[in-house]
Order: sequence, then structure tokens, then C-alpha cells
Amino acid sequence: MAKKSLDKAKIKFLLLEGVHQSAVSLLENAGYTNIEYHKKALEGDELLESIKDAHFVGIRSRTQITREVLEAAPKLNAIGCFCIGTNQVDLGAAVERGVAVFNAPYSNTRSVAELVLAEAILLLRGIAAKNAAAHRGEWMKTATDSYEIRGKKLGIIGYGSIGMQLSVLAEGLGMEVMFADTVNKLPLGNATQVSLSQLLTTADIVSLHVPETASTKNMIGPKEFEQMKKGSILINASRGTVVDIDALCDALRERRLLGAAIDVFPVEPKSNSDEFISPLREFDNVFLTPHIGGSTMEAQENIGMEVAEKLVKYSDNGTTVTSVNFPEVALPSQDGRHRLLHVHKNVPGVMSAINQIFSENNINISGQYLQTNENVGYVVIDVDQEYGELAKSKLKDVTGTLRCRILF
Ligand SMILES: NC(=O)C1=CN([C@@H]2O[C@H](COP(=O)(O)OP(=O)(O)OC[C@H]3O[C@@H](n4cnc5c(N)ncnc54)[C@H](O)[C@@H]3O)[C@@H](O)[C@H]2O)C=CC1
Ligand SMILES: O=C(O)CCC(=O)C(=O)O
Repeated sequence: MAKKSLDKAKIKFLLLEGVHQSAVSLLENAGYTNIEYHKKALEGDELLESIKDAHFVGIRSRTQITREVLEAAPKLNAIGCFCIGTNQVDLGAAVERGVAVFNAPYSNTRSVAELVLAEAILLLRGIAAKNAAAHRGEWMKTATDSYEIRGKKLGIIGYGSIGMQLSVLAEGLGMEVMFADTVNKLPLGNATQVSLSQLLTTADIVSLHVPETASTKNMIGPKEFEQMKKGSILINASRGTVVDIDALCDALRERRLLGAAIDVFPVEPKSNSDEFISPLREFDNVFLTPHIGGSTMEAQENIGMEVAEKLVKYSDNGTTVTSVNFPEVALPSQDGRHRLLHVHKNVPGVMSAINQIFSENNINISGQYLQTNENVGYVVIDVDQEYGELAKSKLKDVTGTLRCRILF
């Protein structure tokens, strides 16, 4: 009898950072019972030890999957980011090793948009400072520097999934919305696209919704705070690297800003038992939240199912739809066949070497799917069961091979 590929019970899923139990249930229902579950992020030797025999890993925003971590994980097939951002993963190093990365691009967007809007309303009323004062026994009953949100100008930097939802919700409250984005975007409702400096000089509330990239690092620094309207508000629920925190402190000390709401920080505590250290702690008029923009029960449950399902599909039949670093292939099931999944460098000669193996060994191909991106090629080949192992043993030696798997 032909040897089968790895038993599902032997396929190890390492789930970190307390990803929602919906992910565990979905994996178990799909037959994957070898699940190592941790409530916190792992780092250093602890992470290397747990990931060394993992076939799949699930993380949120804290766990750093660096090149070194990937090198310590020879069996890893895919990484599931149970969140939107994928900046915590070295995507280049992952693709070089044929490791696919998935995320949940939409499931928590509404949660972030709602939090931002709530913070905007509360900051315009000075609630952060009034609340802090009341906890100390002070009574700050005043209308000074207290405003309605209706008619105010909201400037959204990064008009993607979150920025666009925020735009629609804000217009519903009677706000005037403008946005800045590196890409020309179709505005929703009455929003208008403007330059970054136009936005900074006119918005009453500036909200950041960009990814962490080289171009967004410290994109709001001393020069940008200078440009912002006196008495305006800054909200950052994107990534901590986007705002220069010292410059923000200066703007707050000089009372150029009415307040701020910051959910993400350049350095965040590794776990809930670690101290949160930030110069922003001194300011009563700043909402400080522990990176919970997307942390609602609804979002986490949906993310758990969405990302776990993507990992299961990749494990079960090779489908890579919506992967952030891999060529996307939607595959039917391989009933009655063996399926070979071959990830290779996207260089000339690899596909002809692969096809030669099949013709030289008289292996009939019953289905073939190929997709490439700039860096890698991903070819999926279905063959009769008796040829699966032979084909795999030859395919894994093709020059340029990054990873080769067999499914049955
Ligand atoms: N605080 C939290 O818990 C959460 C934070 N996030 C963060 O929010 C970010 C945005 O999320 P989405 O809206 O879903 O992303 P998205 O990818 O849909 O939109 C990002 C937008 O930013 C634009 N952009 C990129 N670089 C820019 C630049 N230099 N200047 C202006 N615009 C630029 C892009 O063109 C795009 O339109 C995520 O990358 C993630 O880091 C996401 C979810 C939860
Ligand atoms: O919920 C998390 O851990 C991270 C949320 C986030 O920042 C994201 O989705 O990019």
C-alpha cells in the first residue's frame, strides 16, 4: 500500500497570545488535535523550543517571527496572524523558506472604527482629563474646551478598510471627513482626498490608520505636530512606530493638542503582568489603551474562525487564497488522488525541470495549478495514488525547491 502523508494527529499547531477558542474548535472539528495553546506571547528560547516541531503557528501582534525564529522551525508550513497587521513577521524570510502567511484583513475593522469614534467624542468633551480628576476627588464641571462632534473636521490618514469604515460612521454623526493616502482612493460619502499637510492644517481630529512600513515610521513627528491646528486631537490605533512619542509629549506639554488617544506603542508590554512604561502616562488628557482596538468578543471570535479556516484549507488541500506573501491558488479537493505541493524560487528552468520528472517517469498528471509572484512559484500537481511518493522524492531535489509537501 502506498505510504500516506502525515497523520493529522501528528500535525502540530502552536497557538499563541490567547487566540480565540473558536480557532481551537475549528481545528479540532477539522481533525487537528495536536494543538499547543499558550495565553501569552512567547519569545527567546521558549519560542524556539515550542516552534521547532510546529507545522503551523498562530500569533497576534506581539510574537515576533524573525528570520532566526523561522530558521529554528524547519517543519513550519504556514503562519496565521490572528489580526490585520503582519509587520511582526519577517515576510521576506518566510517566503524564502516557502512558509505561507495568512491574516484576517477585515474581522476587527469595525471594532477599531467604533473605538476611534468613541474616543474622538470623549476627547472633544475633555472626558479623559475630567474622569482622571474625578478619580482623585476633583470636580471639573466646566464647558471650557468642550465641544460637540457635529460639524467637526475629521482627517483620516490611511483610507483602507478601517479608515473607510470610520469615514462612513463619522459622516453619520455630521462630521466633515477628509483623508490622505499614498494611493488615489474612491471617497465614500462626501469625504475628500487631500494632501497630508492639507489634512494636518485643517483637521480638528487626526486619526491614523496606516500599516507599519518604512514610509510610515515616525510619519507624525515635530514637523507634523507644528502643522496641526491648535486645539486639535491625535488618535493612533495603527502601529506604535507611526508617531514620534517624544514629539507628541512636547505638543501636549505646550498645549497645542487638546488631547490624544493612543492604543499602540513603540514598545508594548509582553504580557498583561508586565508594567506599561511610557512618558505619556503623565497626561490626564490622553486615553492610553493596551492595544485593544480590535479586541472585542465579536472580532476575536470571527478572527479565530477566519484564520484557522485558512490554515486548515492550506493544510488539507493547499489552498492559499488571501495569503499575504504567497501566490494565491483556490483548489478543489483531491479526492482519490495524491496532491503534490511544490513551492520554488520563481526563476527560469524550475517548471521545465518539474515537467521533465513527470514525462521521464511516465506519471500521468490529472490536475495542475500554477501561480507565481515576484519571488516564488507555487505549483500543485494531482497524480494517481501509486505515483505520489515517487513524484515527491524527485520533486524535492529540483534546483530552486523551497518546500515540497504531499497530500492524500
Ligand atoms: N489597534 C489595533 O488593535 C489594530 C490596529 N490595526 C492597524 O491598522 C492598520 C490599518 O488597517 P487597515 O485599514 O485594515 O489596513 P489597509 O491596508 O486596508 O489600509 C491601509 C491604508 O494605508 C495606506 N497607506 C499606506 N502607507 C501610507 C502612507 N505612508 N501614507 C498614507 N497612507 C498610507 C494604504 O494605501 C491603505 O489605503 C493595520 O495595518 C494595523 O497595523 C489593525 C487592526 C487592529
Ligand atoms: O488583537 C491583536 O492582538 C492585534 C490587533 C492588531 O493590531 C491588528 O489586527 O493588526
